[in-house]
Amino acid sequence: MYRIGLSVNLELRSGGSPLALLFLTLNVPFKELLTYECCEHRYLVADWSLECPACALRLICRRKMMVKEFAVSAPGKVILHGEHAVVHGKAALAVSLNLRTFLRIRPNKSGKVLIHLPNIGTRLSWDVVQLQALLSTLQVYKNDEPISPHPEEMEKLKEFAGIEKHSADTESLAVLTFLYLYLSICERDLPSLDIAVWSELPTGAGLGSSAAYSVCMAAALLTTSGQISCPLEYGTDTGRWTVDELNIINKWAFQGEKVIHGNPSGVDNAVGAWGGALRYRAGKITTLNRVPTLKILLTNTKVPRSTKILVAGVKNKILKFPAIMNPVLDSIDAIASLCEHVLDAMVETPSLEEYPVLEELFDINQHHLNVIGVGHPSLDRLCHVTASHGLHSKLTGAGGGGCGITLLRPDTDSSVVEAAKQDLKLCGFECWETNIGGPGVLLHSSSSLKAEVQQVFEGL
Ligand SMILES: Nc1ncnc2c1ncn2[C@@H]1O[C@H](COP(=O)(O)OP(=O)(O)O)[C@@H](O)[C@H]1O
Ligand SMILES: C[C@@](O)(CCOP(=O)(O)O)CC(=O)O
Ligand SMILES: [Mg+2]
Repeated sequence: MYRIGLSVNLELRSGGSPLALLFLTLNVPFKELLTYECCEHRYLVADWSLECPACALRLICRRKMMVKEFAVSAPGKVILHGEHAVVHGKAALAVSLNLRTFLRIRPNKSGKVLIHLPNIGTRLSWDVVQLQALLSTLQVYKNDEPISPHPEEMEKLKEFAGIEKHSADTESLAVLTFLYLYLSICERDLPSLDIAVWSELPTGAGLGSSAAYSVCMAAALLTTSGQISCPLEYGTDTGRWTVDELNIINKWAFQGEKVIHGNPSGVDNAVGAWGGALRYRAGKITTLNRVPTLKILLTNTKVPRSTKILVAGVKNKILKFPAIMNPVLDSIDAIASLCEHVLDAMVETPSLEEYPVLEELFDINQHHLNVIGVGHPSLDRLCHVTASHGLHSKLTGAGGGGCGITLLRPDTDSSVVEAAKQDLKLCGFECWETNIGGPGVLLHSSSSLKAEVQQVFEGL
């Protein structure tokens, strides 16, 4: 018999056969294997839901719901190469940014769910009873695997939230993502919650703010509903989940990205969950441990655009001109692979000799991105201004405005960078030098959040 530090309640879903069940009060630290006895069948499982192959007994083991306040954060990202092509199975190289989205979650006994989204000026609340009634009309139940948002279910959510059928505006997408993840993750045990989200990232600018939002929402709801642990040892400021739990967070965040992007590749939420630098291809995540410290100038053209619309536009272009577009996607794939090879070689023997290759890859890919229809005059302007200072740039993310990245060589004189930044600001752009490679999603005690973030949350 086992005893877990926290009591658990087992919900039984039987396959209909008579059950000789041993009630388990488990007492092992969550991370150890759990042994269940069901009928005469004994087997070891490491996860929290299982099916007895003999009697189809389903044991869903849930931790007690978290009742304390906590916070989570997730990084934005920069795609070095592969945006849009990655949606069609090609490789993308992406690195996390040191700009993060923060979420504070406060379970309460008000019988209401409250979301505060100050970056987009949204503050909404619903009665849990209303949401419970909505849940009964949805097929959001999952067989232990996150399920994709079904168009009919999304229409019901839109109707419930008073959102126009084809609306893709900022608030609509954020609210729908929250409602979908809240109902799908918390299921029958809908908690009263107060959730606040605030980001250092510009939203809708190509830096993966949607993914950081989805990763934070998934991590917070999974933790508070007891489906993953709360790895915050007493007295510590931050915690990180296990690999298995990060996979669950990433899978649910991907569902959130589907609400916002329509047809996401999954690269953005992967970077948000795992952090660092990675290659993403057709759902396969490969962590890149050997990436030199690249200096990047980030420029926001401040031209608003929607990833969902841009991604759909590329898909239509591929359908319209497959013989023209597919070779372009293959070329972008080759650029990402060559860039990864060059970066790996640079770690082996650091030298400036490889930079001209990296700069040329930026230029070639930027031209390809214009060909597939995601360029914008503001991005052309950005590339022209930096080129006049001998620097090479490309758009990052969905394009159509938003952000571009400029590669800064280690030997680039700071006066050149300052002159380029001045000229970019004269275009009305906002630019800043950034560090890449920050950690993925983190759990924080609310009191340990940096003062700027605490101030925002306290003011809500
Ligand atoms: N901090 C935030 N607060 C509320 N909604 C957010 C936040 N960050 C992102 N979002 C949601 O994500 C959308 C932007 O996603 P997207 O168009 O993919 O751009 P990005 O390049 O930033 O990922 C916003 O319109 C909004 O719905
Ligand atoms: C265009 C795309 O490749 C990246 C989108 O990035 P962002 O949402 O603009 O930050 C879409 C995707 O990979 O899901
Ligand atoms: Mg996005």
